[in-house]
Amino acid sequence: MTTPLPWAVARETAWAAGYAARTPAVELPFGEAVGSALAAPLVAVSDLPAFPTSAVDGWAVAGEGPWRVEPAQFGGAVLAGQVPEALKPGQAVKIATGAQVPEGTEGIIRLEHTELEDGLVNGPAAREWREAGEEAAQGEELLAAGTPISAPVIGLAAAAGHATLPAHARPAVRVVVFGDELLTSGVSRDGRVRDSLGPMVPHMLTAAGAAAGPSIGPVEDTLEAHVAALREALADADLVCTTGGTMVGPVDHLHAALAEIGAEYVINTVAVRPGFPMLLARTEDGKFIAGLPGNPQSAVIAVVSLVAPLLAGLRGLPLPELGSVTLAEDVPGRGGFTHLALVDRAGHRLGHHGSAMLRGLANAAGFAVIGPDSAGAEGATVELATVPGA
Ligand SMILES: Nc1nc2c(c(=O)[nH]1)N[C@H]1C(S)=C(S)[C@@H](COP(=O)(O)OP(=O)(O)OC[C@H]3O[C@@H](n4cnc5c(N)ncnc54)[C@H](O)[C@@H]3O)O[C@H]1N2
Ligand code: MOO
Repeated sequence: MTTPLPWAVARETAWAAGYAARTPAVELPFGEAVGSALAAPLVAVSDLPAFPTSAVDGWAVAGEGPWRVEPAQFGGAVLAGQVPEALKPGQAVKIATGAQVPEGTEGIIRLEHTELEDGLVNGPAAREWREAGEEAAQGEELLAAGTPISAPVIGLAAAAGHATLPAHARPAVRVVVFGDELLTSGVSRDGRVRDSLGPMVPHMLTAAGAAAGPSIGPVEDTLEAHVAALREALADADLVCTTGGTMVGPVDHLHAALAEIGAEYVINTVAVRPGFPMLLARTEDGKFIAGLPGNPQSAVIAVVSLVAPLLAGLRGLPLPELGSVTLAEDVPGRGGFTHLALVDRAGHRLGHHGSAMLRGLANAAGFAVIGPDSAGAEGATVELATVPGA
């Protein structure tokens, strides 16, 4: 067996492999670009605002006051969405917030500060408008390449005149579930257990930025069936996540199946508990296979440790940042391995945290990261690895 890779190194290695293979940058509609990173700088297509825009409901005035109301000339008022005539000295016209300010305007009086008598308006006039180009000049860079495309970025892009964004598409992902003992309905019985990974993992991968199809399997525990299922999944996916069969048990065929299809290891086991038999491999044509251990919590740890960083890289994003949590109790280490320990927001360990269990995970804020050859002391602040989709 190869030497397990330190956990922090494994995260970075998975991310770097994804980043080097990131999906080609293409113009994507906003809904498909969100969650990726800008593949080119975002520039303003026009000045922002494109024209001087009233910031208030009021009266636009020119020259010395009091000012003469000119309803006829302006059709009653200057509203948003119109191009108004120029204002002459001595004139006043009602103007709405967001309306283009007439040329010649020297001030705007807020409605609530206006005195109106005998067709004349009076009050404090001020430059209550946003100048053209105040937020950005046409052609100006608004955001650098590499910026994560969030909801506010999409709002800014739309305001700046864009309909699409240059970004990296969601990688297509399929989950392949190995195991003769698995049931897809009913209750666990007669030595057989319900498949919990097939229904769960695609949601995590979607939350981590993938386009996940339905899971394939459970696949029969033979080498031929494993190879056939891998080939089927690879046909329409950039990344295949398998579950189970990562060890060397009598029916663990993943390693042999990888050899059979000519895949090479990027990572083969990670020094983390639970979850150490996880792996990442690459096919000759550059597709990825992530091997998630069969124990359900260990499979989730492999998603957190390898698959989420890989997906971030494939979408052109930086390595996902770890959060932090202050431990409310001592948490033991796991010797030379990193210990990923389920904790709640308050830093308490959760019960039911065995690697075969999901009960603790379903209540958790994430995994407290207890580094190798160390222990987590009550009151210490440590890194927190969160679960996509949790
Ligand atoms: N001799 C050793 N045996 C094991 C070791 C070891 O170091 N030496 N490590 C254990 C660890 S740690 C893990 S993790 C597992 C990894 O096993 P596999 O990836 O080969 O997974 P399986 O053997 O197929 O299954 C393990 C376990 O998980 C259940 N399982 C599998 N798939 C699902 C699913 N989709 N839904 C629910 N439960 C699932 C399966 O029934 C087994 O109970 O190896 C240990 N053994
Ligand atoms: O590493 Mo296993 O994944 O402890 O359950």
